[in-house]
Amino acid sequence: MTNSSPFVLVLYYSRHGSVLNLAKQIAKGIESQGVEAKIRTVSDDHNEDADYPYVTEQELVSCSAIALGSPCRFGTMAAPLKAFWESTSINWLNGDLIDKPACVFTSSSSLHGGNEATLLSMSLPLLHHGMLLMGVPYSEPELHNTTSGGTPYGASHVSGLNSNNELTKSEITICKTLGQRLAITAKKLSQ
Ligand SMILES: Cc1cc2nc3c(=O)[nH]c(=O)nc-3n(C[C@H](O)[C@H](O)[C@H](O)COP(=O)(O)O)c2cc1C
Repeated sequence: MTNSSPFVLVLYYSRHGSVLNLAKQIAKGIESQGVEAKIRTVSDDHNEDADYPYVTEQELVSCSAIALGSPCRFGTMAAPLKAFWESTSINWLNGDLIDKPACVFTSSSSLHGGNEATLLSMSLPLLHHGMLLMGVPYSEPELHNTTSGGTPYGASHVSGLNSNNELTKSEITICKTLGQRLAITAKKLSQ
């Protein structure tokens, strides 16, 4: 881990904007702790005009921590993000991500449509890379209160059939708590 200009990478893929909305809230949580959040995405056939730049290998290697976000696609992460991780063999061989903290977030159209399964499966490549997976502790009251997204495995949103539900207060709070926790941990580990 580098000590120069520490930053947290918020790496997302989003087709209709819900995961991007979560990424922005997580970034707010990170930046509330005085740590820079770099929001980045990955390429696919549909997002040449993406809201944020594509992640570079240099950013992957030099970040202090990663928050990884994907839509739920049949209970697992979207193919462009999976393809991205399959392009990181050299970083796995080099151990570039070992001991960096990480967390995951997702959006699904339905409440029980596989968001927890997506979060857990998104964790797998991060664990293979030797990262330190972080969730949301139940000291966050919104985990008890939420009637939409938000899980101990990571932040989430229920977007509805037409992907037009706004983030709820609970979902936003859980995003910020997760971002804060990631930034605080990254800072402690870089001391
Ligand atoms: C191919 C495909 C598979 C999907 N699979 C699921 C699913 O298993 N469960 C679910 O609740 N929603 C599923 N969805 C809906 C998306 O997860 C949902 O619309 C999500 O909020 C999209 O995020 P985005 O707005 O960031 O693109 C699927 C969407 C697509 C296109």
